[in-house]
Amino acid sequence: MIALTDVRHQILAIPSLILPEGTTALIGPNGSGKSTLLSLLAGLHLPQEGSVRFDGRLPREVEIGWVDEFPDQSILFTCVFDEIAGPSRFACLPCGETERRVGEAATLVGIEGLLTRTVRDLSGGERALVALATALSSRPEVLVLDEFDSHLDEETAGEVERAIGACRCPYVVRCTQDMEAASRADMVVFLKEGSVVHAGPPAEVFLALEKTCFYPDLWRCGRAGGA
Ligand SMILES: Nc1ncnc2c1ncn2[C@@H]1O[C@H](COP(=O)(O)OP(=O)(O)OP(=O)(O)O)[C@@H](O)[C@H]1O
Repeated sequence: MIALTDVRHQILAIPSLILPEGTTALIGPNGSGKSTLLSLLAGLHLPQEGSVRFDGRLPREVEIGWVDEFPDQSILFTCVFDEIAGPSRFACLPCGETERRVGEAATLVGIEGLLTRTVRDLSGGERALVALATALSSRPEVLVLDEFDSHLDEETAGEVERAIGACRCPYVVRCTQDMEAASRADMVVFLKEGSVVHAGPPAEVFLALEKTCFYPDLWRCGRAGGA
C-alpha cells in the first residue's frame, strides 16, 4: 500500500491516507492540490513534513513512471524509438533488453507503427501516447498520471484506458477531470483546499458528491451501474 502520514506540503494537509493496490483517481476543484499530491507520489518532491511510503519504502527506492499534463514538453529525443528507449538507456540496460522493453511498451500502447517516426511530426495525442509508452518502458511499480489525457479525443483516450488496464502496474494513481474515468477506478480521493474530504470506493465517494458537479453524468442519467 501507499501510505501518507502527517503530510504537510504547500497547500496539502493530510494526516493519513492509505492507497491500496489498483487504480486510484484523484479528483477535486482546480487548485485543490491534486498535482501537488501527485508530485509527492512521483517522488519529484519530498514533503515539507510527514512521510510518503510505498510498502514501507521511500519514493526513490521504487520504480515510478510519471506523465504530466503536457507530456510533449518533456520529450527529449528526435526519434520515437529513442524516446521510449530513454529510461532503459539511462539505466544502462543491455541493447537487447532495451529493444525488448521498447517493443513491449509500444505494443501495450498500440504505437508500434510510430517507432521510426520523428517526434516533432506527431500529433499532440500521439506524443501523449509516446510519453505513456516511455513511462511504461521502465516497468514501473507505480504509474503516476497528471491529467495527461486531457487533450486526447475519445478514441485515443479509450486506447489509453486499455493500455493502463493492461500494463499490470501494481499502483496507478491519476488525477482526472473525467468523472466517468474516475468512476472506473478502484478508489477515488476527493481533495478540497489541500485536504482529503472523501476517500474510498467510487460508489461511496460519488454518493457523497451526488449534488455536485463531480458526480459522473452517466450515473446521473442512470445509464451506468453507479451508486
Ligand atoms: N511551489 C508552490 N508553492 C506554493 N503554492 C503552490 C506551489 N505550486 C502550486 N501552488 C499552489 O497550490 C495550489 C494547488 O495547486 P495544484 O496544482 O496542486 O492544484 P490542482 O488541484 O492540481 O489544480 P488544477 O486542477 O487546476 O490543475 C494552487 O493554489 C497553487 O497555486
